[in-house]
Amino acid sequence: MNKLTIIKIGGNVIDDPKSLDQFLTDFAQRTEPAILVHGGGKIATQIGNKLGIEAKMVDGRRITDAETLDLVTMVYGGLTNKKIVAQLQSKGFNAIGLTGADGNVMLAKKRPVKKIDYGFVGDITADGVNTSLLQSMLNQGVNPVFGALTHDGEGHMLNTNADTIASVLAVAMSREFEVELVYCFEQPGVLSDFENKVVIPVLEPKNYQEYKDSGVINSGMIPKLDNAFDALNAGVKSVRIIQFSDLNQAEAGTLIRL
Ligand SMILES: Nc1ncnc2c1ncn2[C@@H]1O[C@H](COP(=O)(O)OP(=O)(O)O)[C@@H](O)[C@H]1O
Ligand SMILES: CC(=O)N[C@@H](CCC(=O)OP(=O)(O)O)C(=O)O
Repeated sequence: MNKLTIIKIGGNVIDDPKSLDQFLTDFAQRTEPAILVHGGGKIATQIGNKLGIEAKMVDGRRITDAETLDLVTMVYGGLTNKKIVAQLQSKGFNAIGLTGADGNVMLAKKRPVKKIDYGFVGDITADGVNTSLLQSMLNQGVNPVFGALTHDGEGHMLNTNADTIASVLAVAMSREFEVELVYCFEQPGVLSDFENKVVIPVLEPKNYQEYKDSGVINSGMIPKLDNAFDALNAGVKSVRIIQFSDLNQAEAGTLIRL
């Protein structure tokens, strides 16, 4: 089976031009096929503030009303995505910027309203991924770069968490490839001591639960790790959580294991 790496880059890295450039330089040096997924939540919040659109988050998910959907479509599908693709081209790496609507690559369902109405937020499963189109792009040597957007097939874009998109893409592509999923962010890995930056080298469900119960693992790291374990349970070969500057270091960060 051919190898494929799916790499997600977090908002704190893409918000910092120097860090982003360093990451993209390392990414462009890779020779095996790869798909890049980017967030940009922080940039959407900043631009929203300038436009008078206030960010409302619940459990790390953005409540996406109609004007917020326009904002994130502009930021994730436009500004951030196109800047990343242009930078990759300048480094000799052929990339194509996509949202889930382009080529119907990621068809999602609007999250049903229960206790909370998240608005135009999409839930996606591996069945909604057009793997054959992605495969043919990769066969042509063109590497997809995804913003955090899907669509509902009825004319609406949907805002979808970038960690989840990376996990679902990894699961879907595992039917055809041996997939490694890599979450890159600004810390050196999942930490057991945040102050002193002590990295947990291997995280399994049992110690994940213990670290969660004691509060050592909290906030945005919880949905990220839930996505990581979901991916492994659904057939993804390997998942790592690493610092963005360690992309090409084999042993860096935290290995997630079942
Ligand atoms: N134990 C932990 N180790 C590392 N980061 C943690 C931990 N617990 C909570 N975090 C927080 O989780 C954040 C990552 O989640 P999030 O901001 O959603 O990621 P991203 O930047 O990739 O979108 C880190 O920036 C950090 O502040
Ligand atoms: C539904 C939802 O919450 N979507 C996210 C998508 C962006 C994202 O995931 O960005 P980071 O990876 O940088 O956090 C949001 O709008 O913040």
